[in-house]
Amino acid sequence: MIRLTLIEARELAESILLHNGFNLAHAQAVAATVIAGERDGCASHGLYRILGCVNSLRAGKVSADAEPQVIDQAPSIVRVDAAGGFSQLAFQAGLGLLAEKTRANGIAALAINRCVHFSALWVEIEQLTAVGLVALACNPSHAWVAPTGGRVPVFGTNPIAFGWPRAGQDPFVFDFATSAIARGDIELHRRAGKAIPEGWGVDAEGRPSTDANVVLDSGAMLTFGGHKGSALAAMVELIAGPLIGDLTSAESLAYDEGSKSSPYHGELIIALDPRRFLGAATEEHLSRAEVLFQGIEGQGARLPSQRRYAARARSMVEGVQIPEALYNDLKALLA
Ligand SMILES: NC(=O)C1=CN([C@@H]2O[C@H](COP(=O)(O)OP(=O)(O)OC[C@H]3O[C@@H](n4cnc5c(N)ncnc54)[C@H](OP(=O)(O)O)[C@@H]3O)[C@@H](O)[C@H]2O)C=CC1
Ligand SMILES: O=C(O)C1=NCCCC1
Repeated sequence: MIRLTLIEARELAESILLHNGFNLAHAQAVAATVIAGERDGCASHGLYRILGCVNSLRAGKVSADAEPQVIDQAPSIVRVDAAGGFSQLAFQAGLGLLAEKTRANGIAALAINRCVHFSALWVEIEQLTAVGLVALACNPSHAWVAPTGGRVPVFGTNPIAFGWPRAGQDPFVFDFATSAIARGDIELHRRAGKAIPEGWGVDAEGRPSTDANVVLDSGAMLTFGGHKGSALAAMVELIAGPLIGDLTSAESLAYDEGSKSSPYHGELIIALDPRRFLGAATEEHLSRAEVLFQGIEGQGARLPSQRRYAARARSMVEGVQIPEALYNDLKALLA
């Protein structure tokens, strides 16, 4: 393993992106995202993703210098046209107006269109909880996941993330794929030459497989929770696809033309302002939420994101460690 300080890791990511042609704004925004992933112990959406970013640019599937356009679509809807660039700058461009509309109306949505997306959603969710808003985000990806009862991929790994702000504490955040596991995790198993657990995928005939190559290249991934994950995956396709005038995972995969680039599609983010719902009773009701959290933690269970926050605290002191093979692959992109 190679140990890097967070600054070294960020400089490495940024320099690779700049060297390969991304402009400074995109390079900085993308580097910040992958370093956040690596820092929080989310290797599947950490430095490893830089390989895919460069591949996407070389394949002509992402813009190196797109300038997102913010559109004030409706009283409660902000639209940002990412113009074929990575999602980070588009999110940043729309965040202020989304927060403003949420405070004015109690609820508002940000629809990001035509973005190339590869990141963990908590990176965005935490920016909304940081300003006191409840938030929900989701997006399609590429059609890699079979519906329950079938074996032909139609869904993306379609993550859903939710955040709830907590006074003086880290927010309550969960963020997971509607597939049994993120595809990035299976890709990391493949890189490490490891078998995957049963339940993550099937071969082309629909038989369970623990071979990452089979599941990634010819079989299909599975949804989490059977028909429940399948329905949620379909919901994500609908509300972050056709509803916002953007691609489904199947359409995004077709657009990819076999280049194995990061998916190109839309993203939907919904924000709610507790103060608008509750007025003078806000603090009273938010403290009732704390009782719920105590009920979970009080019996020894943990809240989602607690592992991540602990990893963050550790990485701030110790830096991060990445496999030597990944480090070498990243360095090769500077040649
Ligand atoms: N951009 C895209 O298109 C896609 C992005 N992704 C990203 O991949 C990431 C990983 O997804 P996935 O593989 O499904 O994640 P996991 O199955 O690892 O679970 C993620 C969530 O569950 C929480 N969790 C895990 N174990 C427990 C536990 N024992 N008790 C309480 N909470 C727990 C995690 O918190 P903790 O982190 O603290 O463990 C986290 O919030 C996500 O960040 C997602 O956004 C996934 C698919 C597509
Ligand atoms: O891990 C995943 O699943 C994905 N991550 C980034 C974009 C494609 C899907």
